[in-house]
Parts: sequence; structure tokens; C-alpha cells
Amino acid sequence: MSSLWNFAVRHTRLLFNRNFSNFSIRAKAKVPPIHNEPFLDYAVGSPERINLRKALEKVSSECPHIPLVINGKEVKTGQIGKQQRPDKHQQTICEFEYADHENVEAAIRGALKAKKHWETMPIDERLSIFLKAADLLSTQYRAEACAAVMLGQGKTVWQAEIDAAVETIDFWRFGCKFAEEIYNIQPPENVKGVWNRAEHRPLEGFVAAITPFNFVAIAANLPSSPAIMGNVAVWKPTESAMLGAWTMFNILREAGLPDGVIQFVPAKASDFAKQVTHSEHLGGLHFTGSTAVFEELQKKIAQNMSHYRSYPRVVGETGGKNFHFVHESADIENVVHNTIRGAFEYQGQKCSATSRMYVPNNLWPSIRERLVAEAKTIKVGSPVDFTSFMTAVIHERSFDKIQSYIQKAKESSSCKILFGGRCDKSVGYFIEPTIIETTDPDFVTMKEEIFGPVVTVYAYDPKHYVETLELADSSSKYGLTASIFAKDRDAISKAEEVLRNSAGNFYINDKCTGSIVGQQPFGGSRKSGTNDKSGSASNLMRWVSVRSIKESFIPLKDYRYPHMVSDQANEEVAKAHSEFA
Ligand SMILES: NC(=O)c1ccc[n+]([C@@H]2O[C@H](COP(=O)([O-])OP(=O)(O)OC[C@H]3O[C@@H](n4cnc5c(N)ncnc54)[C@H](O)[C@@H]3O)[C@@H](O)[C@H]2O)c1
Ligand SMILES: N[C@@H](CCC=O)C(=O)O
Repeated sequence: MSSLWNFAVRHTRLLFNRNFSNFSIRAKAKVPPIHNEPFLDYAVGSPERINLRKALEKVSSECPHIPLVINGKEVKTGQIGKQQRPDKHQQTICEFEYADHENVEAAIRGALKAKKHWETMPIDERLSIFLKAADLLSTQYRAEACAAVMLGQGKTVWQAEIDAAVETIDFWRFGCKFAEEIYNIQPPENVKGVWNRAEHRPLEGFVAAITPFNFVAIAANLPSSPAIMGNVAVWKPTESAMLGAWTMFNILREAGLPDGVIQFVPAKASDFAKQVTHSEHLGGLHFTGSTAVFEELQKKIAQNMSHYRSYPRVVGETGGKNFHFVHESADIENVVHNTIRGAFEYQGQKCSATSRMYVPNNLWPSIRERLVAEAKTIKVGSPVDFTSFMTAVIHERSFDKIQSYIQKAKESSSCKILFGGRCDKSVGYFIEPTIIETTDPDFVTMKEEIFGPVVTVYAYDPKHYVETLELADSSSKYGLTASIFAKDRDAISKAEEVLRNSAGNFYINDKCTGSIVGQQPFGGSRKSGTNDKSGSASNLMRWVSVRSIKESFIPLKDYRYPHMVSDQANEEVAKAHSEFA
């Protein structure tokens, strides 16, 4: 009796002290069907419009003080930063703490500790956290998240809905779907007596996530996608999108993300970069931002290479100089409206924004007239005015940079400002939608990323269609997005061929912005990034390191192969081998 009792006690202890890696009584469940989150339209009288109004008032009056969150604990350092409203820079929308050296060290150590539990947690438990976060954002926190990016990042209602609601929700939900697909990728062959398996292990070490200002969806996704695959991330959100990032981080916490899995570490950019790239535990870098910063980070990683325990996975999506290319068979109305949206929505601050345009000179007079007429109707105003199509650009540094490009066009004999060009930063960082016509296809605004509401048009001779496609391909160092507008099928097909490497996202008779998770996986090559396609399984694959496992069920009875055995014994040995060959 007593030995039975001892056995029961020991067994119960084992159960309670269990580690998930050696105890899993459940078969893996299937992720529910995943579809894109529907857009809400915020029409007059709709419940979402009423909720958003209330949320805007709340967010505008609160000005939260945002701490670092390391191992689930809120940390204050006394080094304080502020996020200003782009359309009203006198108003601070939140304050936040900057991490110091010791905080970043603690975040790395804590993440590595949290990893032991996180990576062995049953997959369905892990994924359910992100599915729950998506549902919380879709319902309870939708209005607040949209309000945070409207006031904090200068988004109109529609741009906020695209970013803070739909795209973030899609990243989380589709991330789970893609994870399931990846875990189901198993070796196609098993010979008799053998079971081959692929184990999709998270990377060793931690992933550093360094995120941009322009999409809170991207900011939330960069630490989340490695975490979905069982990694831990140390996340440095950017100053000018802090409130949006904080909102998303809190949703993940409420959904049950264990402490330490994603460390929330606002910090001075170059100090943070230096420290994470110096850590021997750097397992990966998930970056989105400008090309120059990514190159700097790559160099830091290269300099520290011999110091790392493994080769860090580096995923970086960067700048663009995206274009609309118009063929003489194009539908003019379609070109005009798509260009207005592509160039000016969110003030041209999308990496995919239409920033240059090639138009055949026989269509140019009518396209020019229609473009300018439509540009005149654009309302540039406050994000809380729901009739605004554009608001202010993100901050003074950006305002000054955009203004300097407009100034260059004003001073150049090869350029004419057809519309806009005025800039005013007295209250907010407002820049008019600006259309430049140039006779020089190599003018600086045809080559460099401006990241503002400025599009430059070059009118070409339609007899030189192919040569002009080649010119568009070679004019800039980027390769992010491009569109061809044409009805003529041969013209479309030629553009697809010549522009094969000009864009990672290529559109036909549509604007070059607005990719949707699960529909158009996003990313470009050349100097636009590593093209690991955010919003697809390809990105999630970067955060695993596969272990191949072969298990043999039949013990080996003899090391010799049949051809080595003498003729007399051959028959017997060959028989033994045939059982497990
Ligand atoms: N390809 C894409 O998918 C994509 C998507 C969104 C934005 N972008 C690009 O992002 C840029 C706009 O965003 P941004 O202004 O936030 O970019 P940014 O490069 O200025 O900043 C991006 C991040 O890097 C950090 N950073 C800045 N200097 C750094 C340094 N020296 N070392 C390490 N980190 C540093 C910033 O604090 C921020 O967190 C544009 O170039 C745009 O094209 C690309
Ligand atoms: N999904 C977005 C990505 C923009 C990047 O800043 C688009 O295609 O507009």
C-alpha cells in the first residue's frame, strides 16, 4: 500500500513540475478559418463613428506616461521623451521613458529567461494569444487604437482603420494561419520502419525588433511574428509612434502574452542598436525603416559577426521610389484617381507611395488637367475633421526634408510646380499635395525617396515605350512598388518583363499602395530590403531553424551491406537487410 502511495505522490509531483516539452496530452488543434478583417466605413450615424468620436476625446485628454515594460514590470528611468501631435505640435499626446544601458541588458536577459517557457508552450496555447489579441482589437479596442494613430501619427479616419485596425488584426490572425501551415510542412517520404519529422525550432537567442513611425501594424508585427513562432523579442518602438505601439503592446498583454516574451523598450536609437548588435545572443533583427539606417545596422552586425553564437537572421524592409507608368492605352480617369490616392494618402508617408510617374506625352495634357483639378479638391486638415483627405506630416525633421526637395524643384529650370508646393509648420507640419512636372528624368525628385506628399511627372514619347520602361527601371536604387496602367495586353506584358526587378509588389491598373495581408505579401528588393514578404509564411519561416529528426523503428542487426557478403552467406544477409533497407 505504502509503495503504491509513494508512487502516486511521486507521479503527481512530476505532473505539477512538468515542463511543456515533455508533457503534452493534447493533439494539436486546428486554427479557425482566417479571413481578412472587414473594413468599417464610419458613415454618418454609424456606431463606429460615434465610438471613434468618444475615443478621440478620451485620447486627446489623457496624455499617458508610458514606462518601459521589462519582464512584465513597468520601469521608469527619469529620462523622458514626448510624442507631439503632428497637426498641432503644441499638444503632447504621450510621454515615455527612455531605456538606459542597464535596462536594455535586463530586457535581453529577461527575454532569454522567458524563452525557456515560451518556446515549449503547446502551439495552440501560443497561437490563441495572438488570435485573442486580434479579436480584442477588432472589438473593444478598435476605436481607441484608431484614435491613437489619428492624433499621434496624423492619420485620417480611413488611414487609421487601414492601419491600426485591419492590418494589425490581419497580421496577428494570418500569422497564426501561416504558423500552422509551417508546422505542417513535414518530409514527404518515410521509408518502411522510419519516421522523418521536421521540428520548426525558434531561433536561439533573442530577436531585436526596431520599428518605424508610419504603420503601427508594422510596429506591432515586427516583434509579434517572431513571437508567434516561439521566439522572444526586444522591441524598440519609435518616438513618433509611441502611443500606437503602447496600445498594441497592452492588447497583447491583456490577451495573455507571458511576461518577457516581448520586452517593450523605448530607447535612443543608436544606443539601442549598438547594444543589441553587441550581444552574443542576437538571434535575429526584424527591422522596418529607412535604407540608410538598415545599412548601418547591417554593418554593425557584420562587425560583430565572430562574437555571435549563431548567424543572426536579418530581415529589413526599407525605402522606395515607387512609380506609376502610364501607357497610351490607359484609362485616364483610373490613372488620375489612383495617382491621387497613391501619392497623397497619409501625406505620401507610405513606403509604397507613388512618388514618380511616367506619362506618354499624347495623354499628358488631359491627365495633367484632371490631376490638377482633383488635387484642388483635396482637403488638408485636422485628423479629427472627418472630411480631411490629408493631414500633417509626422515631425519637423520630415517637414524640413520634404520642403527642401520642393525648394530644389522650385529652383530648377527643368521643373515646374503644377500644383501645391506650400508648406506651413506654424501650428502643425502641413504640406500641400504637390505635383511637379520635369523634363529631366534624372532630376533628384525622380530618384530619391522623399516620404511626403510630392509626386514628380515625366512625360515621355510613346514611340519610346520600352526605352522609357528601362529608364524607370534604372533611375533609382530602390525596388519596392510600381504600377502599369494600360488596356493593351502586349504593353502590360512588356512592362511586366522589363520591370521584373523594379518592384517586389507590382500592380496592373491599380495604385502602387495598399497591399493587404494574405493577398499581396509585401516587400521589395534592391535597396528596398530583404524582400521577406511581411504578411506571408515566408516572413515567419525566417524565425525558425528547422531540425530534421529521423527515427528508426527496426534495430540494425548487421553493419555489412549485401554486396560485401560471400556468395554462400549472401542470401541470408540480403534477407535481413531487405527488412529495413
Ligand atoms: N519597405 C517597407 O515595408 C517599409 C514599410 C514602412 C516604412 N518603410 C520605410 O521606413 C522609413 C520611414 O520610417 P522612419 O522614418 O521611422 O524610418 P527610420 O529609419 O528613421 O527609423 C526606423 C527605426 O529605426 C530607428 N533608428 C533611427 N536611427 C537609427 C540608428 N542610427 N540605428 C538604429 N536604429 C535607428 C528609429 O528610431 C526607428 O525605430 C521610410 O524610408 C520608409 O520607406 C519601409
Ligand atoms: N501595406 C502597406 C505598406 C506600406 C508601407 O509603409 C501598403 O502597401 O500601402
